[in-house]
Amino acid sequence: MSGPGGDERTEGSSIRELLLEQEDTASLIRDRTLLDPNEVVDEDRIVGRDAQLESITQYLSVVIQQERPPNLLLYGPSGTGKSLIINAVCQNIDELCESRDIQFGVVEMNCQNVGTLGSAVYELARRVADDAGTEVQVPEHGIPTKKKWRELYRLINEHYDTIVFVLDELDMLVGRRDKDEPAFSRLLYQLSRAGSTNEVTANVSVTAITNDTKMMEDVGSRALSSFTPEDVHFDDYDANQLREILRHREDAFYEDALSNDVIPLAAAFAAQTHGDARKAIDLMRTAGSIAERAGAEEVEEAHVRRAQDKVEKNRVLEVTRGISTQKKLCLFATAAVAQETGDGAAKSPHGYTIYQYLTDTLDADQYHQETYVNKMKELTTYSLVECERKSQGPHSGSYLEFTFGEDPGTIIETLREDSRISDIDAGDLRTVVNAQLRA
Ligand SMILES: Nc1ncnc2c1ncn2[C@@H]1O[C@H](COP(=O)(O)OP(=O)(O)OP(=O)(O)O)[C@@H](O)[C@H]1O
Repeated sequence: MSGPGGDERTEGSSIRELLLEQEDTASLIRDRTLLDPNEVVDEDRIVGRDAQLESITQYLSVVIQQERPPNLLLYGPSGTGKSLIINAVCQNIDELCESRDIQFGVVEMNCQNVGTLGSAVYELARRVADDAGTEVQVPEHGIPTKKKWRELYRLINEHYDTIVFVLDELDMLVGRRDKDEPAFSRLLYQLSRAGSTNEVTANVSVTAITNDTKMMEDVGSRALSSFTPEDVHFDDYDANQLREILRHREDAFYEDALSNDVIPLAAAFAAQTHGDARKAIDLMRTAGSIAERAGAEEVEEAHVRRAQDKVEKNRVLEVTRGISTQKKLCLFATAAVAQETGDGAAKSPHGYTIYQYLTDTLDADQYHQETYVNKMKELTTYSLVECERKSQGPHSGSYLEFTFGEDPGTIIETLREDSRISDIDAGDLRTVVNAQLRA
């Protein structure tokens, strides 16, 4: 039997012995919570976000005077500290409120897996009830959304003076396609006007978090006039900032357990994918675990390189596991082009030609170029690939350029795990792509 590190299980050893053996090898990482992306770390470990910390603190400070705080819109790429900063500020406010007997609550929800407006409202009610230590008094299914709203308002009125809803990845709450207005826009409308109607007596504030800078363009006019958030922008981190963030968590490892090049290399890898601190921290943790399993005395550069392969592959797997075969084919075709261009970028007409080649070879349905482009655009929300419109010159129209943050080779390798796609011959594909690029 092969262990997670690929080690052979010693013949005859019991599970208990194996567990104890694992404990013995866990000798490099001292405090795993410091390498857990969901942990809100202490303030003194937060690096390079002074401006955002200051503005959010100022905006929300009115809670202590029992006034309604403004709505906020935090936007920027993933892993740039949006959740960390809002949580750190809210934690401090919460402590102050407790000492002043103000009933303050923060209710977070990630909207990625919430299907409709009705489920979003129910989920918020459930979380509010949880936070207040009580229960929702309406059923989850079979009642109109209006009744769920009423229950949410009841819970808020009974338990809070001020409540802040933190809605992460809000733009993912699209809801039913037959509605003119996306579900997140309707949710924003209702939540942000709740405070100004008689239905809610508490101060309600909404913090929307998104990676999509264009989200506000899809917010309907009704919602726009009641939501009016204060914007706080989160830029990418550069390699220097990522290095500092990692240095402030060095004590997650035992003394002398990290060789000198580990932090700079993990920071450099993460800086390549739009400066994502989550990825930098993930790389440190994974490199540490790989080194522990190998029985190494310290984490070294080679462990970070292996971690980089693993983390990239996991990320691609996470995104590609849930997407349709057609989307996989679009992504596969575009990655195959980007791999050959050498700069990680592919032009949409090239990608589409390769998509046609793939669908012909596999005898799969073939969509028009517009659908291919739309499917690729949808994939940009996962930040695997970015898309930019480019002009070919004054008379030749424009095309979209897709750029991969990760190595396109990793995407290709991962997608090949799909049994249909694995039938594509790598040599033939490369020849077709290169012929296309030369044409
Ligand atoms: N400035 C920082 N200092 C220290 N740690 C940071 C900083 N920014 C981010 N991190 C860490 O990086 C990880 C990701 O951060 P966070 O969850 O706040 O990102 P995000 O911008 O909300 O991402 P997403 O949009 O994907 O939700 C967390 O572990 C967080 O603690």
